[in-house]
Amino acid sequence: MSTKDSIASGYYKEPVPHIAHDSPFASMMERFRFAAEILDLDEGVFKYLSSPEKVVMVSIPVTMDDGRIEVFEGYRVIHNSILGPSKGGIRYSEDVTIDEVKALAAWMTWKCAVVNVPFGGAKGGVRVNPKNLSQAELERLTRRYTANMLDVFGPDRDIPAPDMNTNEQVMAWIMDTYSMKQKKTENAVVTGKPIILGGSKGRKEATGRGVVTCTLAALGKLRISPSNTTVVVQGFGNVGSVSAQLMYEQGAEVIAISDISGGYYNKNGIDIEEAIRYSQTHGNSLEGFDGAEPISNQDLLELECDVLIPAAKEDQINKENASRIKAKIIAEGANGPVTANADKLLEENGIMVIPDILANAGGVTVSYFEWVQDRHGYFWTEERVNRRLNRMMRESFDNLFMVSEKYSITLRQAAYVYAIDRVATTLKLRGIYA
Ligand SMILES: NC(=O)C1=CN([C@@H]2O[C@H](COP(=O)(O)OP(=O)(O)OC[C@H]3O[C@@H](n4cnc5c(N)ncnc54)[C@H](O)[C@@H]3O)[C@@H](O)[C@H]2O)C=CC1
Ligand SMILES: O=C(O)CCC(=O)C(=O)O
Repeated sequence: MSTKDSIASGYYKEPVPHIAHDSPFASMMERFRFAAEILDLDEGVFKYLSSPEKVVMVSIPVTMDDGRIEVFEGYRVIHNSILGPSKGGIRYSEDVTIDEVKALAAWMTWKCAVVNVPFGGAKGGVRVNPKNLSQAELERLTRRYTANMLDVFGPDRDIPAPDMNTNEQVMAWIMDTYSMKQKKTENAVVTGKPIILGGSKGRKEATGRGVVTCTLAALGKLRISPSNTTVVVQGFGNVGSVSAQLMYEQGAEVIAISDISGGYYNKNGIDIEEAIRYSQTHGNSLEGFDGAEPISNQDLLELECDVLIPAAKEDQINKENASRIKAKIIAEGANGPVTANADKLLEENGIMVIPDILANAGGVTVSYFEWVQDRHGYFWTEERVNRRLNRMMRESFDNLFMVSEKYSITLRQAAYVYAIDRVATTLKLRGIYA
């Protein structure tokens, strides 16, 4: 089919069956379709990349501390492994759904391609609120989820990492369970591990560090000095707190932060070191933090500021509130914080959006460094990790900025065009679809 015929036939526009409208997966597909059209992507390749390679759903029985058996549902979705072993975090959340995990897995494929990391894309999820579990119950849940995924995970197959509500300890249990079955230590099966178990220096801070590298590059393009910048951060976990801290260290005024307990606003700037100390000593929560006034999460997103960093969850900026966003730059620390139908409104208002698949790619970049170090059995200094991370993030930003200027498209569209071209070219060379 010729280019014109295929576009005219509208195959890019055909709705994907069984996908909820306005969901993270729908947003991902909308942007994928746009890039496919620009690239004149082969119809077969478009169809192939529209669906995950593998979807695994498991039931996870856990003996609770009181002797009852509870059963949780767990997922792992491999979107695509054409660029290399699949890679992506695991989130523990009561409302995680298979559609959400499918979107997150596809975003991992595009993200790895954007930063030229030789991995495919995957994501995992367990429907659980970890705050309702004791540490022992959490360990049993994690080990049983891992045992059910032994045929999926592997240092050459599929390599998990932390995401929302999972951390170094969870990664350590996954590594140990996998290693027991292999009868040898396999530390390269997960990344984001404790350093003593083969984790990489700098991985914990890597996602926030990458967000800030991109933000500084974007501020440079707008000729705004970081020390003249006001910043708002939604979400104060791994990504949000590190992004806030590093912007604060650049001399920026962080005027609002938030977490699940609510928002905190101080027009004169919040002492971020104090906020981090407070959260760490209050069960990772800002509840009761008195260095700022309370503000709703909705109002926080709509504050006048230079940089808005949504670093919590999907769909926070959508067609309802997009036209009220006043930031000059949105740096997407979270995956999918802006819906596809908000993209146009933000563009019309001249807001520069640094898309998730670029802005938060620092995490998977240092995960790649961790995997390389584990496989060599030779570990890098933090200075080396950070230097290489900054260089890769800066090169990726500059590269996408160039693509966006070349085609007169947004940075997000440029990121999809670049990533999908890279995956499709690899596919063509490997000839899998032939
Ligand atoms: N941890 C990592 O290396 C990476 C994480 N991400 C993405 O970044 C986002 C955050 O992940 P993490 O920081 O790892 O998770 P986390 O679990 O450490 O922190 C999440 C934060 O968001 C807050 N939050 C949750 N719901 C909220 C709401 N409705 N309003 C305001 N705050 C809310 C929580 O209270 C917490 O402060 C997720 O979208 C994740 O997929 C992306 C790339 C890598
Ligand atoms: O570090 C990784 O492997 C993946 C992190 C992740 O889940 C993400 O970038 O969304």
